[in-house]
Amino acid sequence: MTQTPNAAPMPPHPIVALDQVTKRFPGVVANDRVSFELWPGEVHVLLGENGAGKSTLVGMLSGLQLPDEGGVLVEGREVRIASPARALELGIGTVFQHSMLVPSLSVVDNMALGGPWWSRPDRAGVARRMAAVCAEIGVAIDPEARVGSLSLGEQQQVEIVRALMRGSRVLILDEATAMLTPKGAEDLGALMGRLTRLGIAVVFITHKLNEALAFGHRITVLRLGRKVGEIAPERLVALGPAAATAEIVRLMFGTHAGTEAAGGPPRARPAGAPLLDIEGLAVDDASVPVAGIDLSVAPGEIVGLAGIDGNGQKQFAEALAGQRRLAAGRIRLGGEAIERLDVGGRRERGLRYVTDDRLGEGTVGSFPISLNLLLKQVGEAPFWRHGIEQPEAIATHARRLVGEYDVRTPGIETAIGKLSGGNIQKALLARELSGQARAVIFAKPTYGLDVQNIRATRQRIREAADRGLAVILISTDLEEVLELSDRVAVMSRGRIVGVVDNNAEARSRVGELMSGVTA
Ligand SMILES: Nc1ncnc2c1ncn2[C@@H]1O[C@H](COP(=O)(O)OP(=O)(O)OP(=O)(O)O)[C@@H](O)[C@H]1O
Repeated sequence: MTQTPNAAPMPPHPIVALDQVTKRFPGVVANDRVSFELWPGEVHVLLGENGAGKSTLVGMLSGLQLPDEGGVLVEGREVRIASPARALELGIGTVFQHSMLVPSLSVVDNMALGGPWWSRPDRAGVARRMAAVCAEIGVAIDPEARVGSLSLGEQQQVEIVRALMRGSRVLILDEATAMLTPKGAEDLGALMGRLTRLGIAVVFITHKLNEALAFGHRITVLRLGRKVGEIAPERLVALGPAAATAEIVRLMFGTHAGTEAAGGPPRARPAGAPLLDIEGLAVDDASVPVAGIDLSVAPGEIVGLAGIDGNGQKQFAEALAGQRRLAAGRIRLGGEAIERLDVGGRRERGLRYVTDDRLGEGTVGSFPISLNLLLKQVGEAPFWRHGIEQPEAIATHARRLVGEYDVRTPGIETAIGKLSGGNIQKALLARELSGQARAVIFAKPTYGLDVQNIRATRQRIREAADRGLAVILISTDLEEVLELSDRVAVMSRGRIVGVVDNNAEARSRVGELMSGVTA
């Protein structure tokens, strides 16, 4: 149910506002002339895909970022929020997705931390003020409980109480429900409702449309750094949930110029018996258990795996590659069961994995490029014989791949960690796509790359499919998934919630699946 805004006389100015702010990072405009207003007593929801610019935008309110251009206003006055401490002085408190509390301390001791020593009140005083705030906003927290023993939802309540005790009139909740159980999220929604009735203003970032509609009074949608729409409270109420959902999905995922050019001619949809066949795959994982994954990929087919980051994509990819134990399921490559093989065994059969963790898991930064290109074949002929390295064979192999994959490097003996991200990715692609590759999993292959390297990497993915490889493309960038894939599977909360052909309706259908509108 959409909330009705709290009826109170409208003040002359928003409590905080951003006026045409622009924030650039190398290679990306994270916020492009975005304006944003927050009024007392409202929950203003920020929606947008991964990378749309939500965190950057609120970072300018919480003192983590300064805008390159544009103004930040508190109650109509222009301010400069250069630190989180300054934000707090101005009455703006932020609750991050990951708790900033000290788990080994009690709640009340956490509350007493932080202020300057001369103004630090006595413990009993802190406990009294905490009790008063808790009573006012209707939460029950044991002040003597150790923070580490509280649920994540309770820890968030502690953070909210702490922000209010420091005088916050604005609360920023950045993906606050991402780690919560459905019940925890519901409780947080109810708490937001009570806060707004006290005149507090809340900025709430979420990926979940149902939460946006249930808890929000006003909704702003960002896309690729731009504000693409705002639905004001009266309009939100007038639209009702179904029409509001349709409008938001259109704003978040609707067609936009510039994608057609990148794709090139559509490829003929590959058919045939699956080359890679996954059945009932499950992975035990404390944060996102993955279960019941069925997916088959034909030779030459690209299946995109779309979804908001952190919905089990990584666990799935690692289990497929052999880096994590399967709790259940079968994996067949060319008809052969490979789920019992280790990483090396699967690789030998032709299953490859291009990790998104290029520097951590993908390469050894201090090792030369030549060895990094053989990292998964150490000890194997012809590069090692009877345990002895064969420098000539290793060098020839490296020179060939560096040339073929256009890795820009002073030489094959250069430590790979010295290369740019784009060139490290080229080396990884060279390693994984060369030799007897038959199926390949790409995890966020263009993440963090510049435009030129993004284009080059996408071209490699297309070429791999054109050579007949079965491709799984994991990406949080829906444009990328739609540009490259033949079919798109959507992952949410550790499950595949739908698989659609990449046709004209795919964008909105995938958008709906990603935002949990349809199960
Ligand atoms: N400190 C930084 N340095 C370089 N680039 C950055 C930095 N912070 C953000 N970006 C880039 O700015 C863009 C917007 O990122 P931002 O984190 O604001 O998006 P978001 O909508 O919050 O995404 P998510 O839902 O994934 O948190 C992205 O392309 C991101 O890679």
